Amino acid sequence: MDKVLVIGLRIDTVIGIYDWEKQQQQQLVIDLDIGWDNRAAAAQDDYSKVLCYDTVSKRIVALITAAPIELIETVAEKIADCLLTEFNSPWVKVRVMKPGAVAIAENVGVEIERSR
Ligand SMILES: Nc1nc2c(c(=O)[nH]1)N=C([C@H](O)[C@@H](O)CO)CN2
Repeated sequence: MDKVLVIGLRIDTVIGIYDWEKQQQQQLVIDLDIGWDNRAAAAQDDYSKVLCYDTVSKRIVALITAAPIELIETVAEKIADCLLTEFNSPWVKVRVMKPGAVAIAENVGVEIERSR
């Protein structure tokens, strides 16, 4: 399956289960593999047929910063649901990393795959 990719999307937002986490922003780093048939766009060199990675990125930032969220699992599900329903992708892989969360780990996160 063809894909459109967004790698290393950095979002500063209120995320976490602890009281101190609800008082400040932390950074999430998000990778998206978005299933999309790129052939029509390529055949006619036609932007109107692409899944625009810029539009997707801005929508995901708005979605995730709209209200505080506790779990990165919730972030991943919200993004997957948005890409499947609003952007009409048939399949997505969403990775959400929270690099500051565990001092002794380089990074922690979750990854999900969802399809319509
Ligand atoms: N699987 C998860 N584990 C944890 C999460 C989470 O969202 N998913 N969150 C926390 C805390 O918010 C943590 O990031 C504070 O450092 C702990 N474990």
